[in-house]
Amino acid sequence: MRKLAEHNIPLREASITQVHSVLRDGNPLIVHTSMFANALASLANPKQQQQWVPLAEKNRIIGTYAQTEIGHGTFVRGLETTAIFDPETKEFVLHSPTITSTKWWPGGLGKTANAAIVMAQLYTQGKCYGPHPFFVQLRDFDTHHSLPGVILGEIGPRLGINSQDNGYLRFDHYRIPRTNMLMRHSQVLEDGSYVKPIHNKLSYGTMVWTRVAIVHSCSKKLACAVTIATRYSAVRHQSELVPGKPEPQILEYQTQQYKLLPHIASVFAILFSASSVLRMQRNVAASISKGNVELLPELHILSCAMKALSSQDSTQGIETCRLACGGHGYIASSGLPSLYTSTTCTITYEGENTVLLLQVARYLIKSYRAGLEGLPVLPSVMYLTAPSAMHQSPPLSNQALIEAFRISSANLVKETESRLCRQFNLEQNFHYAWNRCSVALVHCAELHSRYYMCEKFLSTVESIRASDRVRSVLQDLCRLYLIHHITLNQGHFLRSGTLSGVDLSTLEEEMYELLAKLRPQAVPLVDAFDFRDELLGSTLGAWDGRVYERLYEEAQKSPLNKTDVSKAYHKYLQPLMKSNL
Ligand SMILES: CC/C=C\C/C=C\C/C=C\C/C=C\C/C=C\C/C=C/C(=O)SCCNC(=O)CCNC(=O)[C@H](O)C(C)(C)COP(=O)(O)OP(=O)(O)OC[C@H]1O[C@@H](n2cnc3c(N)ncnc32)[C@H](O)[C@@H]1OP(=O)(O)O
Ligand SMILES: Cc1cc2nc3c(=O)[nH]c(=O)nc-3n(C[C@H](O)[C@H](O)[C@H](O)COP(=O)(O)OP(=O)(O)OC[C@H]3O[C@@H](n4cnc5c(N)ncnc54)[C@H](O)[C@@H]3O)c2cc1C
Repeated sequence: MRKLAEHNIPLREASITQVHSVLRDGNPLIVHTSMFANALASLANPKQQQQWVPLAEKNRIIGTYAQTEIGHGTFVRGLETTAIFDPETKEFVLHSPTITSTKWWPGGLGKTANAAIVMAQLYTQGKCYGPHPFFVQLRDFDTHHSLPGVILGEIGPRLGINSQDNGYLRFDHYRIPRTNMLMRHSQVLEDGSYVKPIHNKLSYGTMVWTRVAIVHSCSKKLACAVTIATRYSAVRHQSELVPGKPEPQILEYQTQQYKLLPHIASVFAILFSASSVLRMQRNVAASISKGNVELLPELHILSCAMKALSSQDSTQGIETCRLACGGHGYIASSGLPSLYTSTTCTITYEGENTVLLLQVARYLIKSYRAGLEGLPVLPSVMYLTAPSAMHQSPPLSNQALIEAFRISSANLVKETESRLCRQFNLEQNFHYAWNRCSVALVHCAELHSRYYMCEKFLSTVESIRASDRVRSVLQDLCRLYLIHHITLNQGHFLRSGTLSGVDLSTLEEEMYELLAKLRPQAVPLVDAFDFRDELLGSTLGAWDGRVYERLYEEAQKSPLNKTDVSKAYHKYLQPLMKSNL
C-alpha cells in the first residue's frame, strides 16, 4: 500500500501491478483494490464517489464485492438476497431469506473487509427490478466488530489462495440509507420510483472490468511458470541423449522444448490480447460516460472470450511447467504449486468458463443469423458471413493460417447453427435445443476466441517496434503459436477444407524445426520477462541457477529439521515400535 502511494497508482489499478508482488498465495486486499475500487469508480454517482473513494483510498474503508451466494454464482438473476425499499424511513432493508441466499466466497469478506458492494434483488413499490449494487457497511470502522444485523465469517481452507480470507455473509433485516444504492446508472428516488439505466447490464460492469484484469494477470502468472521451468531445464542434466555422451541439459530434448516453448509463446499471445481488450474497455468506458452503450455487448463478449481462454491456457501451461520439472516441480519451494492453485481458480471465478463461452456462442449464433439476414453486425464477427479471402495469401503463410482459422471458425458456427435448427425442429423449444447443442457451441466459442488471440498475436508482432533480431525471434514464436494451435485443432481445419492432411504434415515438420530454432532463445526470452528472484520465489527458477544449493538450503528451513529427533518419535513412533503390533 505504501508503494502504491509512492508511485501514485490509483487504487482501482493496483490489482494489475500488485498481484504478483505481494503474497504469492493470495492477498486479502485484492478484492478491495480491484473489484471494490472499480465498483465505486464505475457504479457510484459522483456524490457517492466523493463520500467513499477517499476513505477507500486511505484504507479506512476496506471493501469486498459480495455477489455470489451458496445457492447461486453463475445465475446472477437468481440471487436471493433482497433489498426492499422502505419509503417511510427512506431506507433499504437487506435480508437473507434462505440458507441458499447466504453470500459465499467474496475475497476478504471473512476477516479483512469492513464494507462491501452487495448485489441484491431490488424491490420498490412492490416490484422487483433485479440485482443491483449497494454500498454496505459490515463492521464498525473503529472496533472492526460486525454490526448488528450482519452475520459473517470465513468459509474455510481452499485448494489455494489461503492467505486470503474468503467469507460468508447474511443479513437480518439490516437497514441502510436509500443513498447507499450505487446510483450512477439506475436510481430509486425518495418516493420509491425507479429510474432505469441506459442498458440493463451496466450493473454487471465490475465483472467485465475484472475479467479484463484477469486476462492480464494470467499472462503474468504463466510468465512466472515458464521462467521457472525454462531456467531449471537449462540447469538440469538428465539421462543420455547419445549413449555414452555426457548427460545433456533437459532443454535439449525435443519433448521438453515442446512442453515449454508453446507456453512461452502463449504468454505473449495472452498479453497482446489483454492489451487489445483493455484498449477497448477504455473506449467503451469513455463512450458510456457520454451515454453511448453501443459497444458494450462487444466488450462483454470479448472479455468473456479472453478471460475463458487465458485462464484455461495459463492453468494448463503452469501445470505443464510443473510436470516439466519432474519431482522438483512438486515441491512447494519451486513456486509452481502455488502458481497453479492461485491460477486454476481464475477458470471458475468471475464467471465459470463454460458459462462465459456459452455467452460467446450465443453472440456468435445471433450475429451469424443477423449477418445472413443482411442486418448490421459488429466488426469482430463480420467474418462469420463475409466471403472468404483464402486464395489471396501465399499457401501456409501466417496470413493464410489466420484465414484458415477465420474460415474454420465461420464454418463451425455455420454447422452448429444448422444443428441448432435441426434440434429445434425436433424439440420445438429453443432452450432445450440449445442445451442439446451446447458442447458444439462451446467448441465454436473456443475456436472463435483462439482465432482472435492468434490474430492479435500476429498483428502485434507485425507492428511492434523492435530491433530486427528481436522481431525475428517474436515472429518465430508467433509462428510456433499458430502452428501449435492448428495442430491441436486439426479436425476443424480438415472439416472446413482450409488445410489438407499434407498441409498439416508440412506444418508439423515446421513446428519441429521451430522448436530447435527457438531452443537457444528460450532462456533469453524468459530472462526478458525480468522477474526479480523475490517475485518468482522459486528454488528452481532463480537467476543464478543455483538450483541444488537453494533446494538444500530451503530444506534446512523445514520446521521438522529444528531437532534431529522429532517430538512425534517420543509420542507415537517409539511406543509403536515397542508395541510389537
Ligand atoms: C484471489 C487472488 C489471486 C489472484 C488474482 C489474480 C488475478 C486477478 C486480477 C484481478 C482480479 C481481482 C480479484 C480477483 C479475485 C477474486 C474475485 C472473484 C470475484 C468474483 O467471482 S465476483 C462474482 C462473479 N460472478 C460472475 O461472473 C457470474 C457470471 N454470470 C454472469 O455474468 C451472468 O449471469 C451471465 C452468465 C452473463 C448471464 O447473465 P443474465 O442471465 O443476466 O443474462 P442473459 O444470459 O439472459 O443474457 C441477456 C443479455 O445480456 C447480455 N449480457 C450479459 N452480461 C452482460 C454484461 N456484463 N455486459 C453486457 N451485456 C451482458 C447477454 O449477452 C445477453 O445479450 P443478448 O440478449 O444475447 O443480446
Ligand atoms: C477463489 C474464488 C474467489 C471468489 N471470489 C468471489 C468474490 O470475491 N465475490 C463473489 O461474489 N464471488 C466470488 N467467487 C465466486 C465465483 O464467482 C463463483 O464460484 C463462480 O461465478 C461460479 O459460480 P458457481 O460457484 O455457482 O458455479 P456453478 O454455476 O454452480 O457451476 C457449476 C457447474 O455448472 C455449470 N453450469 C452452470 N450454469 C450453467 C449453464 N447456464 N450452462 C451450462 N453449464 C452451466 C458450470 O459450467 C459448472 O460446470 C469466488 C470463487 C472462487 C473459487
